[in-house]
Amino acid sequence: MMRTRPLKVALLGCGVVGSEVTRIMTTHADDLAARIGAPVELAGIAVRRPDRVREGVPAELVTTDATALVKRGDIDVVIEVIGGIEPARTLITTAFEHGASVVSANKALVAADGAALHAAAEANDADLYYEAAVAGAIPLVRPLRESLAGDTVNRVLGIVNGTTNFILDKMDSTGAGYSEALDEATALGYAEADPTADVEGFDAAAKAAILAGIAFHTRVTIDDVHREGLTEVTAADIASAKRMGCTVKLLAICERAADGASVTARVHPAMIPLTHPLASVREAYNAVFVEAEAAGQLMFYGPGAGGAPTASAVLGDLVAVCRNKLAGATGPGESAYTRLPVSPMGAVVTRYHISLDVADKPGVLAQVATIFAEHGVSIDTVRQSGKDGEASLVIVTHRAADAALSSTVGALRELDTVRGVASIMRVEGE
Ligand SMILES: NC(=O)C1=CN([C@@H]2O[C@H](COP(=O)(O)OP(=O)(O)OC[C@H]3O[C@@H](n4cnc5c(N)ncnc54)[C@H](O)[C@@H]3O)[C@@H](O)[C@H]2O)C=CC1
Ligand SMILES: N[C@@H](CC=O)C(=O)O
Ligand code: NA
Repeated sequence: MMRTRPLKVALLGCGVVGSEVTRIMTTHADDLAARIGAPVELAGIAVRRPDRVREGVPAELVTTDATALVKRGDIDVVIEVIGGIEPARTLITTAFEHGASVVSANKALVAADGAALHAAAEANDADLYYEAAVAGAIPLVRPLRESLAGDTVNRVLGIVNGTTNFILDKMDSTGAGYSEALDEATALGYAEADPTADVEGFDAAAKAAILAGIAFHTRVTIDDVHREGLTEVTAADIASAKRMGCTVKLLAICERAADGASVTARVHPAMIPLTHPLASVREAYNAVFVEAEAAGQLMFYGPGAGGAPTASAVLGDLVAVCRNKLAGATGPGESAYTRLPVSPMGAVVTRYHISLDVADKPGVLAQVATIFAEHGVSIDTVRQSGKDGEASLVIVTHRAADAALSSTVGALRELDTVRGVASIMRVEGE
């Protein structure tokens, strides 16, 4: 039976995501009410710039005082789509203290301080839901938290940043320049307020931390995630990947160690074969593989960024949280009982593509091969091309520990015959 008294919702932030949340809440009010079992009413919208024209946003609901809004006491659910650490963190905590549950899209905050936020929610018998924070519209947080809660997840690997995937795709398929592609991604609402978060890998690292924490039932913060962004990827890397039948993607990879006693989480550009399903993920789409003991391999795919797709995930959480409210219950909280340590990048084992500029004279190849052997890194393939006494060596290794590869490269740099290390890129997906 439908309850007539509405559930009251406060919206914090009315930018790319917030404006779409408002639109869907307004245009689909009847359906949302039917699915929840009570009407949901937008009771206030906190914005930073009140004079901005916002189509479809009732002017009487707009306020610049977000703190007063979350302190009202009659708000059932706060939707936080401001972004950043502060004031979002204080507003969310204050919302819990005043009886509201929270839906957030804020991966930066959850990855930095998720444990404290979950504790604050629990202390106040409230929900904290954040499906939109990871891979936009793609259901990933809820499947990991709920559907796979009875299985053992060993690996999560995928593309979790729409902006960088859009840039790489445009550079690869249309030959667009880096800045031009980034400007387009920003105009389409994919990039963060400061796109450095996207291109330097902070956004993907935040998502990797959240995924690793939920998948392995432990605590992982953004500081635990090894992070390399897109800015070091050169046109030569992309061309070299093409020659190998590969493409370059920015990947997030979270793994449980073979002995199950630790985990790793990393974000970096990697070469993947064109035959791998991730190679065909275009534009701002995301795709994530989850490998679980009983389930086997699952693939999640869909729009990873943009106002409407992200609002879809926010609205899904809103419906869930409202249903919990009506039932007088809360959904699953933080599950971090394993307390598995996060190992450093040096412990990660993978393959590498290394491009060296060397002197083109007898014995150089043997010298280079010896350095690899001395550090326990086995070579899979070598390609040499050169002229006028200089040569380029492209080496692909078998699987080796990252620490072993780093010391190999350190030793190679010491050789007089190695003029420079043009690029080092990990090779995944084989
Ligand atoms: N745009 C996207 O594709 C996605 C965004 N997200 C996350 O959603 C959140 C919002 O992102 P966007 O809407 O893209 O950003 P945005 O920059 O378009 O919107 C944020 C809005 O919050 C407002 N704001 C800032 N401080 C405020 C305050 N103290 N009080 C009231 N309003 C304030 C800003 O003026 C801005 O209009 C971020 O956490 C972002 O990481 C998550 C998934 C996808
Ligand atoms: N800036 C992010 C938005 C979604 O999380 C991205 O590009 O993926
Ligand atoms: Na999602």
